[in-house]
Amino acid sequence: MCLLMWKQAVSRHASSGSVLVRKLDHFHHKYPLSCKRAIALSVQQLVNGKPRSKMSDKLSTEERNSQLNDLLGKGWTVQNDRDAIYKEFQFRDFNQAFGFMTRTALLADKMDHHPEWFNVYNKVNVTLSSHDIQGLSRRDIKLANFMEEAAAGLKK
Ligand SMILES: C[C@H](O)[C@H](O)[C@H]1CNC2=NC(N)=NC(=O)C2=N1
Repeated sequence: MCLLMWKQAVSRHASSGSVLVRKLDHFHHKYPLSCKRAIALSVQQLVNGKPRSKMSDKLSTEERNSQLNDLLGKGWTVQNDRDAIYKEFQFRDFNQAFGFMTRTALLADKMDHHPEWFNVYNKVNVTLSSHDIQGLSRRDIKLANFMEEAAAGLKK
């Protein structure tokens, strides 16, 4: 039954797996959940390709020259003793600093990628690095850019 559903799903939907699962949930209550999940994953992989492993997202030389340089222009520095970036953010008061940390923490946890940081009153000292590859990855760039936006959205 799974195979038949898979064939129908792949031929009908050029959408992502999760959208597909919602459609299947809606129309095919009688199909088992394991079947829907397997189909969704399979379609997702067909549409998007295999999910990239965390280990393979180390920054390439090109990415260092473009994306990392952008951040260096915004006050981030590369640390001397390890492949990590650092910045001190300063806010009006503790309320703003903690708001910034809260917003960042929600994304960090969603990404399963966490900053090393230290807060005293209105200052937040942030170090970003990817422990699993012992260096900078695209995850650090994404988190740093998010922090830039979050900080920019707060009145100094
Ligand atoms: C088990 C868990 O997925 C890992 O320990 C995650 C958690 N957060 C992380 N954060 C950072 N910065 N680097 C990591 O390699 C990392 N790994």
